[in-house]
Amino acid sequence: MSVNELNQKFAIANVLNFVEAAADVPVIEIKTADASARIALIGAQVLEWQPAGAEPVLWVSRAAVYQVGKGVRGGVPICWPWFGAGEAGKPAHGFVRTRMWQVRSTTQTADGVVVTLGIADNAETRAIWDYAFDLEMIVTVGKTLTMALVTKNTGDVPFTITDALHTYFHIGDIAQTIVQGLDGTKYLDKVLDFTEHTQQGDVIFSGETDRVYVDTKATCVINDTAQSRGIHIAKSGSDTTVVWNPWIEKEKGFADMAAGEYQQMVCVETCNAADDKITIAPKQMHSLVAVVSVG
Ligand SMILES: O=P(O)(O)OC[C@H]1O[C@@H](O)[C@H](O)[C@@H](O)[C@@H]1O
Repeated sequence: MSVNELNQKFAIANVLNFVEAAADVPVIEIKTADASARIALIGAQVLEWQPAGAEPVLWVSRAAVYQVGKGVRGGVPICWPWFGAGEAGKPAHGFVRTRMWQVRSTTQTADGVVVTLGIADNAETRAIWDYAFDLEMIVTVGKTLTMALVTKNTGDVPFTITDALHTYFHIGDIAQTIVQGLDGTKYLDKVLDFTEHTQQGDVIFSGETDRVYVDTKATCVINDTAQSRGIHIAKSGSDTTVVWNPWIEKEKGFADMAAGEYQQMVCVETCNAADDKITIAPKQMHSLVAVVSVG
């Protein structure tokens, strides 16, 4: 659908409309008294959420590329039906973050503006992952940001997934940032060959950090000291939290990150990953939910 057609069908006067981030890349723009937000139809990727009077909460690289077939560096990429590398020859973090999703509905409720985007299997997805599915991303933009990724098994056989709301947060200075909520939690350290460790105290950052915290349903708080705020991430349907910052050397390897940007971002990802796999029986569903607020 063109941006014009999308606006005719789904715009909400003075609240929600569609623009093009690049040729054939529609983005939803939302503005209410409570918050503003942007959501790309590629990947159903939330790019921005800014509560009224606050600094932007999500981070997107200045060098991000908006193109079907590529992931946008920042916001909330959706990793599905696997988190991480996946099988040889298959795309990292799955195949839905780089594809175009359909708009299913846009409404305004007491909690905020609710956008539902969807994607289902087709011949292309079957060639990569041979299952019938329907996936919805339900985003509620209000004083809080709620993101629900709902997986439905529409086929006749069970399937097993891992998944993530791979959220990039905007922070003032990584060296003054801590992540609370994971004290005592076991994690696999990707920087140290996936060895297992136990978090002692808060997570602090002084180099490349890439950790898969397991068996945790905890709410995390990013203490963004440089901007005098706490970003709270509550979750459900998730037993894994990933904390990631590429730091100096890894950042250089990303064409879609500008030099030094690692200092203003941290990923705290709401996931099911590693051994935390979700098996969904035919006609059943699973919801992965993250609720973000600023305090
Ligand atoms: O470059 P990508 O595929 O978007 O992945 C970014 C990062 O995503 C994180 O979730 C992983 O833990 C990292 O290992 C990875 O580098």
